[in-house]
Amino acid sequence: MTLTPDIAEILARARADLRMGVPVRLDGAEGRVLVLAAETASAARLAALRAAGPVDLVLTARRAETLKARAYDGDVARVVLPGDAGLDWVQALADPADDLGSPMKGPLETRRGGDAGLHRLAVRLVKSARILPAALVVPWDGASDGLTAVPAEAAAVQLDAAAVLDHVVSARVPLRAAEKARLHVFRPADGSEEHYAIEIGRPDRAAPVLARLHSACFTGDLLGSLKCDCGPQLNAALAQMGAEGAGVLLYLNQEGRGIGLANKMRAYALQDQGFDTVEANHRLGFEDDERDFRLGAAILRKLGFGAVRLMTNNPAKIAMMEACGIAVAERVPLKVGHTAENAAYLATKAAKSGHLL
Ligand SMILES: Nc1nc2c(ncn2[C@@H]2O[C@H](COP(=O)(O)OP(=O)(O)OP(=O)(O)O)[C@@H](O)[C@H]2O)c(=O)[nH]1
Ligand SMILES: [Zn+2]
Repeated sequence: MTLTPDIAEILARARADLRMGVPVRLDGAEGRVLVLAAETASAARLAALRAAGPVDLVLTARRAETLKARAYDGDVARVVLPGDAGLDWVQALADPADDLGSPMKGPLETRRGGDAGLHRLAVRLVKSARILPAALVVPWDGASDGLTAVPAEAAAVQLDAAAVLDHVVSARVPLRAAEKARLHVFRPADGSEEHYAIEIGRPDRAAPVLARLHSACFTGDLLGSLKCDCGPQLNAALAQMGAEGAGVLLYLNQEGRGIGLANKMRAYALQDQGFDTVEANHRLGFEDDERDFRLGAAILRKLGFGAVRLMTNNPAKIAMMEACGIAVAERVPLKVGHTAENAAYLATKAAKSGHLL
């Protein structure tokens, strides 16, 4: 019936459960499993999970590589939980913070063969909750006990789907950089964070608009962190739009290239141990860049823009806009905010992520 939650709503509930340390159930064609996020698991819940059957700690292949565990399942690895492993062991495998302090975690036994579909889905779901991408998984044929039950096949499709966005409200916000400015708020139907568009002037919809896709950076945008160039880029983009009298800046809530602020701070802690920005993401179990730029394209389209003069140094953003049907008529370089503190970070982005310096 129509009052029943749909798959996007079920997934939003599941994410909230996992962030709070509550298990969720995945219902696949071949069977059912219980999933508990490694980061938020309590000792009591881990014990209850163990009582249900053999528990696997599912890690991304990125994390497994750091731990020297064999990943037989492509992008994930199912690590067998040893009989004496407690919460400390689980968290040490999930969280790289102490990798250097206590490097010997192994040898780790990983499963090979059998179907890892639900395990892969479990990690994707935990990752989408923006906590550490590591999941405790156990086969389960008991009652649901009030747990959120997620139909696996529909969930996999939904996790791949582009966000559906609702325009919520627009209002005038005069800015230092441009008096004629409006802020538009967009809300994803999947319950995730809202995103904003700042429209400067009244850009011609028939011509390429000066545009910036800015990803949230709490440390750079608000605190004036010297570790990145985000704050100066944000201000310079608005200033140029103000000077030209027209433009659109999307403020996408994809903090930390899509891994969330807590994980970005974990990455910063690893950078203080000597790893670069890409290595830090990998050690945490993430890809270099977990952002979904279909979001930006969808917002531009909703505002009536089909072509942009894109302010960026990141060729991947251009390629992704083009792939999403937004024509990039021109790349407008945005080189500001270089400091001694962020020189190595920007050099890594140039060397490993193809940024144009
Ligand atoms: N994971 C991670 N994220 C970071 C780090 N430093 C900055 N960020 C995030 O990186 C993103 C930077 O976004 P952008 O400036 O839009 O992206 P960009 O890919 O560098 O491209 P352009 O600035 O357009 O050239 C923000 O979400 C920051 O929070 C880091 O060391 N690790
Ligand atoms: Zn930043």
